[in-house]
Amino acid sequence: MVSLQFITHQTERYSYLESARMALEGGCKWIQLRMKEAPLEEVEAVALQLKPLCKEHEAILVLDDHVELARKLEVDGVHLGKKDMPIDQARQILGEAFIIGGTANTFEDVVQHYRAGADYLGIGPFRFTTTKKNLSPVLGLKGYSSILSQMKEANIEIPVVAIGGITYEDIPAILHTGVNGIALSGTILGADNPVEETHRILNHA
Ligand SMILES: Cc1ncc(COP(=O)(O)OP(=O)(O)O)c(N)n1
Ligand SMILES: Cc1ncsc1CCOP(=O)(O)O
Ligand SMILES: [Mg+2]
Repeated sequence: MVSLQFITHQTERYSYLESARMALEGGCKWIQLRMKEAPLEEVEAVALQLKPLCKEHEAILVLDDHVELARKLEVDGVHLGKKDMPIDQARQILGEAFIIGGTANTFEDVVQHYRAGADYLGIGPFRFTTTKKNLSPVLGLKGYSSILSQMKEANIEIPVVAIGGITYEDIPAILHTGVNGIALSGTILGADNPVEETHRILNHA
């Protein structure tokens, strides 16, 4: 089964919570609650509803950006980018029991997050996507191959998920570069049936 992290997004059709619920119903075991620009109280309200849902589906729940809220709500972890709290500082607050993911766009980012004690890396973007503003340069397959071979040479072992504009058709080639999993949002939420699309992606041959 493909290792899949679903990233929530609000669309004209679905709320953040509905988006996560559909991914869970499709079998996804790893949800990132990402509510860009939403006030903290709103993130907290959705997280409080999502936490028991994830538990019911035996899925991991990580929050995008919000370290203190992750600690307060005792979710499973956080995902942090370059403009967020540094990973070593988040580790001091959260301790070892929480999962901390970091965003990397270059091998240098990988080294920095690895040394800071990240548990996994979201490397991207694979291609252009409208789900995130101010995107870093797209990596394409060559970008992943290059970063992963540099990681191998440097003996850096840490799980990697690819992210950014990924669709069902991209999955075999992306996994072939050596990444461990994928993080998706738009391709699931844009499908006619997001529950079935999640299931189809997870069971990709
Ligand atoms: C799995 C994963 N990878 C990368 C990101 C991007 O995080 P960040 O750079 O902090 O950007 P925002 O998501 O906060 O806009 C991610 N969220 N998840
Ligand atoms: C959060 C994030 N970080 C880099 S690309 C991206 C968005 C991923 O969503 P999509 O799968 O819709 O491109
Ligand atoms: Mg962030």
